[in-house]
Amino acid sequence: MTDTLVPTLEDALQQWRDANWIRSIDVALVELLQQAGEQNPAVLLASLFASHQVGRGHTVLHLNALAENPNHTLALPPVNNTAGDCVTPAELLEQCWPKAEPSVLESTLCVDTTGEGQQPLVLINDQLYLRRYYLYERFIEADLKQRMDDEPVVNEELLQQTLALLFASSADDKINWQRLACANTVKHRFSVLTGGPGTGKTYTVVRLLTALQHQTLKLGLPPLRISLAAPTGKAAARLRESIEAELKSLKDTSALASLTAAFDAITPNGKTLHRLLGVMPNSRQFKHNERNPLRTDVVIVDEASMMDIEMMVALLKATPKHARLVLIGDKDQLASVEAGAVLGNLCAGADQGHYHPSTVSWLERVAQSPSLPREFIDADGPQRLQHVVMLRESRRFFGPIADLANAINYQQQEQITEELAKAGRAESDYPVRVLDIDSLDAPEFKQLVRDGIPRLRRDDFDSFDDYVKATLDANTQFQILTALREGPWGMKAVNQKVGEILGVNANSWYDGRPVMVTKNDYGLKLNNGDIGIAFADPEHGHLRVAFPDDSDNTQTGKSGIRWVLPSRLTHIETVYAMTVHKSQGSEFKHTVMVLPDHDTPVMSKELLYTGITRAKERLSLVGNNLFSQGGKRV
Ligand SMILES: Nc1ncnc2c1ncn2[C@@H]1O[C@H](COP(=O)(O)OP(=O)(O)OP(=O)(O)O)[C@@H](O)[C@H]1O
Repeated sequence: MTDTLVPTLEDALQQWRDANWIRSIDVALVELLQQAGEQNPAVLLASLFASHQVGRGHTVLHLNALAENPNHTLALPPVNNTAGDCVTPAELLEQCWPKAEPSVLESTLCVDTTGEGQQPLVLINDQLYLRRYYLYERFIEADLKQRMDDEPVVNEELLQQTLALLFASSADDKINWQRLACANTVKHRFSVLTGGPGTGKTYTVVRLLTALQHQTLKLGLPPLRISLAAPTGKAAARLRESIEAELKSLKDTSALASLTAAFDAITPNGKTLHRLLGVMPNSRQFKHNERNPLRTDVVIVDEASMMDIEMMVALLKATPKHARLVLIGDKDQLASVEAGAVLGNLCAGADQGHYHPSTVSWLERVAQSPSLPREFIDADGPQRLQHVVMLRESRRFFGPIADLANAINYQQQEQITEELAKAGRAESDYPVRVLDIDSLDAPEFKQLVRDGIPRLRRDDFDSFDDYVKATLDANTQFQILTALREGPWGMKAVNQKVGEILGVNANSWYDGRPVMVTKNDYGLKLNNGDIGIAFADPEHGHLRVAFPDDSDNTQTGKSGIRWVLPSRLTHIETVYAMTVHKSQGSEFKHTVMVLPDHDTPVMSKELLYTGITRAKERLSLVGNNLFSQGGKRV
């Protein structure tokens, strides 16, 4: 923008819309307010920015942050801006609403400062909401309060005995957080179980379900109806598989024979949240809601960090008030791309416990636990944290990848630098590798791709189906993740480059093309995030796309493959690379993270932590100048 031009809201709306800086829906909101008679540029600008923030996953616009650093708060101009010389938010604010003072919005047509009105915008202190999101937040607060206040009756003596059977007693004075979590979750109608990778969330949930069923069966009541769900199909399938495996190992333990009836009353039946709540075609509503609640007694939602605020509202409306609702997830992972960091907000402060003395004494007594250290006790701790337990010890995720992930999560700069330096010095079999390269044309990247992408030979398998299943399986061994979609280090560019390296056009159909579904398709029974691979039919050469079929089981004789014609797949993209957001809920043996060559607000610690924790055995960090500023880029 040149100094001689005075930016106007109209200029900005047009430029920003054309440049894809904002969404059409953001512009539509401003136009709607104008049609309703709102002329105050501050209000129009505020509504535009509040709507823009929703598009970025934030339910609220903090006006103080906006005043302090408008461009950073709104992440505009965007990274890899190709739109040239647009007006910036800072320039426009200077013109229309200097300092973005909240007081300017008070007593205007479209802004409600009480939360009780009808206006489209709600201003509480410096927090500006679109009314819908304000109402969602208030609904969740009130609904959870009701669930938290209403404690179920628990046979404490029986629970004490069950916990003693299901969990090892604490050696030395070590706190067994899993045991405490199980006790705490039985005690409450609403609870949250959070922890990093491999901290035993599923291990604990299976024992929780056992304890609940045991309590119920001992009273002579019918077993509890259990609903297991997750935001994506893949996460739901993984939950079901892990529960099945854990349950099997419990059933095989002779010392637990007294709990057999409780084990038998647990049916692993993981579904996507959409399927659990019942999708209605062309509607944001679900079949199950407050008028038609789920017929269930226990609802477990795994990977809850991916759940947005609208889904949380739908879940609460559909979950009967008598039921136990348990959210499970890693609070430090990225929040949903849609608005609202539900799990993160519920768990804020969970690292420090903040347990009331009454919570602590109940837990210590029932879980027969050594005393909790004083730093976890806080008489003034918020009520929600009495319902949260954080698992703190990983059973499977350790070594250099975990050390780097934890250093990033806790922002330990020296440790990050040290971990990267170790990786830089290490031999090639070290689990973390850094490829500090200027461009994706670097030979090291080509080699990484050639070595990593599995290539199975049809001739090595007895049948075509076996070959397809093995290829689908091998496809989860190596995955490239990107921070961004666009730009030279973004998902699209990386997919194209990998295609070039493999000698294919990654945007067309060919034998071996891996694709990810980007929108739920209920007709085809495919979920957003499902991954398939195109195969040439051995008989007539036509391409068909194979997806793993979760309903596979040897008793029903299904092949374990769902075949779909490419022409029926309308929302897909090639998936040699996917964004870190899309990778949530999945793990890969070798994870490659391609990082942009400059700092961007997108490169949050949550994004890095989420990407790195997808790596099961190997992690390769790829980018330009990764060591600059003493490793701060990572
Ligand atoms: N207390 C324990 N004693 C022995 N093994 C355990 C214990 N807790 C967890 N495990 C084992 O550690 C592994 C990881 O546990 P689990 O899958 O429950 O973790 P998670 O937190 O659900 O992992 P993810 O991050 O993959 O969701 C499993 O093999 C589980 O059986």
